Amino acid sequence: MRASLLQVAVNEDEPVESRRRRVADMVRDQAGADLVVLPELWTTGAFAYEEFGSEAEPLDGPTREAMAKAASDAGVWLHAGSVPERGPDGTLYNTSLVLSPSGDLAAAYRKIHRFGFDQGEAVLMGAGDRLVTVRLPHTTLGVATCYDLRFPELFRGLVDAGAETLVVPAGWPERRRSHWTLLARARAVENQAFVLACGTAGTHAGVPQAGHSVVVDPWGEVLAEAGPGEEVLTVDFDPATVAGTRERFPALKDRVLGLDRPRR
Ligand SMILES: NC(=O)CCC(=O)C(=O)O
Repeated sequence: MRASLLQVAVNEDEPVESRRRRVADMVRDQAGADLVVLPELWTTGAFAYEEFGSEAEPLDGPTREAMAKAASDAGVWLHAGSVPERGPDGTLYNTSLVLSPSGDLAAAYRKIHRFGFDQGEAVLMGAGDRLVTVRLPHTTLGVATCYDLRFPELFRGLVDAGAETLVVPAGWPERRRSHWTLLARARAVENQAFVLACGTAGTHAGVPQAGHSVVVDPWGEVLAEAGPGEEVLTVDFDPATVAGTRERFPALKDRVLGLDRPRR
């Protein structure tokens, strides 16, 4: 299976509409890949809080339209990263879209863990409440977004729902880059799954982005890692490695569920 992670540069001197066109062309260039992955909130930038409202779109908005066309032109499955979605009741969500090679919406995932503590995304956006997996011809994807990477129980839930390839679009900042790589490897090892973690490059809202998108195998080995700038990271991997690893080293079967809390 071939996956291409498009580590898009998100700089505020590029208008959103130009970036949308540019990214659509980048997707078209990936014909021959099985899966193409885009980062989190690449239209606005994940830290451009002031743009979330003005650039918000419904689920069938301009980003989905452009990406659906690009996915079908290239004949690829496309995890189109996330968009600031305006829900039917006006609530904003950080919503990821997965599109089939014919351009149909296969899944939408509203980010569950919002970043910012008591500011930014955490107060501007609503929280999703549903885990999402997507069956592809070669593997089952489990989807999560950026800050979700810090919450192992979400990934365990995805694995319990059948996920073998965990896809994490992000807008991760340079100042916590060491956490990014460490957490991507940890989620791969503990879940014995592939992790495809696609971040952004560039600087927006004064926050330099980490880049360094990474693909990790079920043994925790880094198969490919991008540099800091805009880059297409292409990797070939065999999804059957997941079943093989889980069979040879069956740690997932040793889980003990429902442990009591310590008595005080
Ligand atoms: N956009 C995000 O979710 C940022 C997450 C982050 O910076 C962190 O977890 O650290």
